[in-house]
Amino acid sequence: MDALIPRPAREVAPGAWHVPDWLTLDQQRELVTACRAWATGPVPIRHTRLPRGGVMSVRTVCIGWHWQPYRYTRTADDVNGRRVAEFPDWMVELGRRALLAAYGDEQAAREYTPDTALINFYDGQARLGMHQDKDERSSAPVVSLSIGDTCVFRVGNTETRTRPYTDVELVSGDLFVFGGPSRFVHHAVPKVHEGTGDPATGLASGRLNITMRVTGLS
Ligand SMILES: O=C(O)CCC(=O)C(=O)O
Ligand SMILES: [Fe+2]
Repeated sequence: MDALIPRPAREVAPGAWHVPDWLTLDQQRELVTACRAWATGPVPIRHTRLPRGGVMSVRTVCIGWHWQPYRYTRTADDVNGRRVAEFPDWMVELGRRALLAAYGDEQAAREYTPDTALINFYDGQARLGMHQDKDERSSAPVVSLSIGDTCVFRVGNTETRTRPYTDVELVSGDLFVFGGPSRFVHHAVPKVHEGTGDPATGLASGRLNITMRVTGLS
């Protein structure tokens, strides 16, 4: 993105904040390194299989809890049966700082304790259809970090999978938080602009997205 054009933080919908350029290049590099390690195991990154036989075009690896349509478990029974990697304390801290950056509410940030992250990798024509994140038993916000290729992130409404929606460009380093009245909005990634990422992040191509959540499970 052209550094000369400022992209101010913006509340796209009530409780849904886009904070551009939130991660430094060093932080992006560190996240890429961590995600690359998680992608190899204990549960390798894979295309999630859907109950009706389809497969998702994105590849996903989870930490803390394993997500498969449509529940969370500690072990990845649809992959290799192994327990997923621990959700590290440094990522809890990162999630808290993200919440503070989005909402400016110190108490909410202190109390935010994400316990799972879905790490999505988009390459080629990968995209993500309209859906809600609703397998969590908590209405705590979702923190989303983007690295690599720029994408179109579609922020819809809580009622339908259709309009009204707002399309936001998520660029490498951007933070997006959806909570409060927007916690259960439908959202999607209809387009990734291939080749727009900076290889200095450590990602030679494609787009990496990390969503931290609170499962509400124990
Ligand atoms: O890739 C993104 O920006 C969104 C990912 C997402 O919505 C999800 O993993 O549920
Ligand atoms: Fe989602």
